[in-house]
Amino acid sequence: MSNPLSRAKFIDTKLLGRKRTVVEKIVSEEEIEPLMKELETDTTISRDEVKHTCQELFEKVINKEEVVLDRKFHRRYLDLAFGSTLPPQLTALDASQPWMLYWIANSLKVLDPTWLTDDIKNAIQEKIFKLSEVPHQGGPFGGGVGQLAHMAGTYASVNALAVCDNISGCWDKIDRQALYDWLLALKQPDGGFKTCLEVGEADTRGVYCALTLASLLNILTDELREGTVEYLVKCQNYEGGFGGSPQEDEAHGGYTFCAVASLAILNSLDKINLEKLMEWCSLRQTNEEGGLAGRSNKLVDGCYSFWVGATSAILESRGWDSSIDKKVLRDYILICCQSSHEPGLRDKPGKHSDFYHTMYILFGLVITENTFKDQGGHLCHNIEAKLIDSYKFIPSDLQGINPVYGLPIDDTKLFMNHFRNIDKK
Ligand SMILES: CC(C)=CCC/C(C)=C/CC/C(C)=C/COP(=O)(O)OP(=O)(O)O
Ligand SMILES: [Zn+2]
Repeated sequence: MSNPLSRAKFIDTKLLGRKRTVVEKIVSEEEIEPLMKELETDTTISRDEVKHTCQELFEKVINKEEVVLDRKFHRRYLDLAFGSTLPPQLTALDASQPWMLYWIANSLKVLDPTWLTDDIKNAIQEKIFKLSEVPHQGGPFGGGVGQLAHMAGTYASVNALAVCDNISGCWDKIDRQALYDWLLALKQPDGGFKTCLEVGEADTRGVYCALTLASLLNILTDELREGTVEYLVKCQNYEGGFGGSPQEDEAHGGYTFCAVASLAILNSLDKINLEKLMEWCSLRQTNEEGGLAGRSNKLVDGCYSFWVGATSAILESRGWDSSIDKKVLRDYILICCQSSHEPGLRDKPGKHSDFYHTMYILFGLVITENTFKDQGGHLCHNIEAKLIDSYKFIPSDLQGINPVYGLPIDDTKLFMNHFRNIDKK
């Protein structure tokens, strides 16, 4: 038998150490293109176009710190809605009439509270009460006159009334008992909520609408809360975000917001995997455009500045760091969602502005310019926003917003306190 040490010299150290030489090679576009083609889909093609257009817009800007929100220009777009007949393509929003009122009134309020005039507030409240189904008069509300009462229509109606400062005593015309009975009827054995009686689907949107309505109107009871935290916890999936329903869905910005805001109202954010959620939020921001997408491998869209941005702001209000780069998102909003040719705000370059995107992007913009802190107290009514001074920008001079309720801070407090004070008497 030979000495082990003398055998050692025959051992191939290259094999043991896997010390293979690194081959460096510059790959030409022609060589890589077929590989990329294999992975190409309609979405990757559109994404490339968006990246390219955003890049062009960024290159035109000399100093990003000087870009501003053209507040008066956007007001023109919002005022137009009340002053003239809407174009025929908006008939698609026939079942979203309270939503339009909420988007427009809320946008005006966040831009400048005086821009939502008493005349407009009165017209809004008159219209909203026409949306309540006979025999009810004070809600629940449908999406249009004579339409079935619906969770989303009722959420939008009550939120639209919330920014109307109790004009003509409209807050007292809301039938809280009828709303409470209706919410209980929509409650599901698994803790979720259906969106309307008989035919409605159940997902985190139903939960969010039910919980915001009940907490705003001071009718949130243990009976309404029962099983809902467990329902929501099951909606967080392996990605870290939330799907619409328990254990089924792909994580999506809209459903994630609904779940996280609901958990904040239920004071149960500690029941979910917060680190995975923050990672998921952070991954929604793209490097090139700086905007947020709603789910993996999809395109940026300005409205996720709220759905994902507010999710991050809610966590921030409870002491966590921001999951998104606010400065970069602000650049996307002001440079890519705003156009000097068309008032209002848009999803992305190449799209037209609309009321939905105008409101959610304005709210997203507030998120990028502020830090959030929940000062404690009743439910989530006491979240404060503080202007950031650590990066340079010209502030957009917008009202602070409550990221849980999607309403200006002052309106949230006034509305919630109104009902709490009545109930204290
Ligand atoms: C209060 C309430 C009812 C909230 C609703 C929250 C919610 C579900 C928002 C999502 C809205 C949205 C942009 C969907 C687009 O999905 P898509 O598949 O067309 O777009 P994507 O490609 O960006 O995912
Ligand atoms: Zn959108």
